[in-house]
Amino acid sequence: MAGGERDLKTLDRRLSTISGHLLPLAPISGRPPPIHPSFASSTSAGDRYRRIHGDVPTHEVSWSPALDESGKGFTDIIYEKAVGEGIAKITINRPERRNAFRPQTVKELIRAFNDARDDSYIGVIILTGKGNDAFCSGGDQALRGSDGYADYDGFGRLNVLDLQVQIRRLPKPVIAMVAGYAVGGGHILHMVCDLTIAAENAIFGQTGPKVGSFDAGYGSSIMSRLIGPKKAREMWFLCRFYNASEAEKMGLVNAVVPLEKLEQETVKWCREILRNSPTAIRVLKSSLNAVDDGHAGLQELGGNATLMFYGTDEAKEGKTAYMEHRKPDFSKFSRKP
Ligand SMILES: CC(C)(COP(=O)(O)OP(=O)(O)OC[C@H]1O[C@@H](n2cnc3c(N)ncnc32)[C@H](O)[C@@H]1OP(=O)(O)O)[C@@H](O)C(=O)NCCC(=O)NCCSC(=O)CCC(=O)c1ccccc1C(=O)O
Repeated sequence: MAGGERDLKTLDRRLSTISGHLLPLAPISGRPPPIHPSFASSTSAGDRYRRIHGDVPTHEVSWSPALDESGKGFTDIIYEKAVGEGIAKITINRPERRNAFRPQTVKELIRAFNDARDDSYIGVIILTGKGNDAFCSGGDQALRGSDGYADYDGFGRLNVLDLQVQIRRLPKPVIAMVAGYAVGGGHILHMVCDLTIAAENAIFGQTGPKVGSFDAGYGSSIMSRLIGPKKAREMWFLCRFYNASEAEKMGLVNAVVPLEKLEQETVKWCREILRNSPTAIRVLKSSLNAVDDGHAGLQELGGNATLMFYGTDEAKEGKTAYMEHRKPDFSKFSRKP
């Protein structure tokens, strides 16, 4: 091949690679038509990844009821796993209270998240609310006492804070799938999730100062990181509600889709994540949190380093030598630059 021809082919290949990362301006024959940004696929146009992997499947998901190791059922949530796919779905099931949570709800959420974490087949977890009216309206105000929220045992609790920490540290992506209201403590739950897909009817806001409450923890710090300190002050001080498109502009949500497409689109995002390296996703979640999470963030990231190190011959040599009562021979392992 002549030098000029080779150069032209190289240029053509590079241009098509670059164009694969851009939304096309107009339909190009033989290529997919432009896609609305909310539905944009990461594998746009005809790049190599798309040629090899094809489109992200959009077939209907089939959910099967799930239990945790206790075998006990759930009253306040619905816990399901997708048949044949690594997706778990946890649904707050108190639609008559706009999916407000009580201590029992939170206990069940914690059990389900623990199970999804421990199930090595599960790679992504969806958190949502039953029905189209609300994702979650926060703590159940009818059960609020002077020491937190109390239900069956009469003890006041703020156990939703444990749930927030659990979601933050869970080494798998958690996606909030929001239809209707995500307000008060419900708004904080969606912010703690790694991604949020919102239906067009979604409404976001804090109500704490209206009802004599506030979240001075993640509910303030994560919000400030997400939307910036001024907007976070606005959201907390004024307690206004924001619609889905305002929330998208503020950086509170990743995508807004028609209500009837909410689950289909959320599952598509899950499937797209599930195509990727689970270890890369795991380490990225902890590294994206690490700088904000101080010692806890470093511990999570450091735990991932140890986890990966245990799989190496170098680490195995140390353990084997100990078990065989001999000196380890680390001389064969290079000290990399
Ligand atoms: C969500 C609304 C805006 C929906 O309005 P609308 O569609 O008109 O429905 P309603 O008729 O108002 O509601 C239907 C029905 O549901 C009941 N309900 C709704 N939300 C709650 C709730 N949070 N608690 C109890 N009950 C609720 C409502 O009373 C109706 O029932 P009826 O029998 O017909 O009366 C609107 O409902 C609304 O504004 N809801 C209240 C939102 C709110 O203020 N939430 C509490 C915020 S405070 C909080 O969540 C703290 C939580 C917490 O535990 C915490 C504590 C400390 C630190 C951190 C946290 C944390 O992060 O969570």
